[in-house]
Amino acid sequence: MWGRIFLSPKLLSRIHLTWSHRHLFTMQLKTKEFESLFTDGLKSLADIFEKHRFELRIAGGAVRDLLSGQRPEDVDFATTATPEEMKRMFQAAGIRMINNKGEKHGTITARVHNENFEVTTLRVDVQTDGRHAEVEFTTDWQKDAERRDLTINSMFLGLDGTVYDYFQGYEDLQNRKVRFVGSAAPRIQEDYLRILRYFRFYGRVASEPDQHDPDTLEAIQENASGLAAISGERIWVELKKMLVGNHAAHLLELVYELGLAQYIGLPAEGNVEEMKQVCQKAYGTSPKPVTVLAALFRSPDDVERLDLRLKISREEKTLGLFLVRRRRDLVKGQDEHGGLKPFTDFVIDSRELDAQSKVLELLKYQGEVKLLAELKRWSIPRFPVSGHDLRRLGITTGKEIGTTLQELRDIWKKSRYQLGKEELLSTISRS
Ligand SMILES: Nc1ccn([C@@H]2O[C@H](COP(=O)(O)OP(=O)(O)OP(=O)(O)O)[C@@H](O)[C@H]2O)c(=O)n1
Ligand SMILES: [Mg+2]
Repeated sequence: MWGRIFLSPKLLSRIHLTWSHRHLFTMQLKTKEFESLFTDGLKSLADIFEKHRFELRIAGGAVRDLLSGQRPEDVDFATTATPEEMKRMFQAAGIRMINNKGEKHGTITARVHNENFEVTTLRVDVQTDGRHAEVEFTTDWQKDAERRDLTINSMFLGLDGTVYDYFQGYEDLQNRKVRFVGSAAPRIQEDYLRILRYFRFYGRVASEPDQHDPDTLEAIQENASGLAAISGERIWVELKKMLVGNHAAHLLELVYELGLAQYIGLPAEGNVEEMKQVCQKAYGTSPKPVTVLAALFRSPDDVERLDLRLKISREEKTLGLFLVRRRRDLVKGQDEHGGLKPFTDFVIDSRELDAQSKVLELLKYQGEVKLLAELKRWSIPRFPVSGHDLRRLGITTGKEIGTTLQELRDIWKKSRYQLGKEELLSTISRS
């Protein structure tokens, strides 16, 4: 689960604020997470840009993470150098570049000291179709900040620790506010995936579930159908992140209220009430994204339709189908010790490798938190009798071996997998 962003007094004491410009707010950041980014690779990269007098700054998400006291998972860099200038610079320094498809959008990936660095030229999106952008390069940092989605994602961080903040991203981060840069509607129309990014970051930043700016929600609602043209893969990546974050049930309910569901593969008549209950019951158990979505589904067809739109993985699909089919009939046992038994029997009878992990998700779905802990500790016992043992006792036909093994398995399961080989075999001689 995403950690909540929290600016501790200790972190705050390491940030020094100055107003240096009418729009631009700068401050100094000096944290151990920031210092830890300075590998040999980054130092060499910085030297090259400095030598050629181009600016190089950390951009976007990584700045947000660092200002929240977190070490970013990936760090994107922005620069005033054009891709051509970067290529010349890197070639002259004998640095290998990784051929990726980013160059058209200004991104060059350099490999320095066994580390990859993605550096993107500052740009303005001149034309967008809601999915892709045609870009023009610039040396104006503010212009590049203007084309970004959210204020908290629009900051830059110089390698000397200076934070450049044009749109009060830092203030929003402190106040746990998720705002689009400028007005929401045009930002969304540039890339409709931003609707889901808004939800994902809301879950990450906001402390309360219902503190949305009404104008933002209105813009999302009005632009909902734009999501229809976004690829399933991109949607699935964002949706999954939202589902494992904070306020997931609230955000998913909002997805329905704002009319987004039909455009992202979710059932038009999703069972929102069940989903809210499941989220509540499963709180703290880290259910998988599909487990949360399964609560919305009314039939296996809903899983098929989700797969058709989002191209989920095979594992995700089988989990979804399993939950929808078994959530009401594979339930805990009634006798006092046997709560877990139907579930362990199911795992033992299943031929599938991931049966146990599917059942763990089912227990989360049902809110059986105690049984969940028990099943996590349980390891599959081995059935102690083989066909070979039966042949030694004179049972020879394949058919008879098959039925006897099945009978012995049932006896073994009834004994809660306690009976050993000899005890089981002795039950045959008596019968
Ligand atoms: N639809 C998008 C996607 C990205 N961005 C900008 O590009 C940056 C990097 O994008 P990405 O790596 O996809 O997201 P992050 O914000 O870095 O989040 P994460 O931590 O998940 O990588 C974002 O911070 C944001 O400034 C944007 O404006 N609009
Ligand atoms: Mg990122």
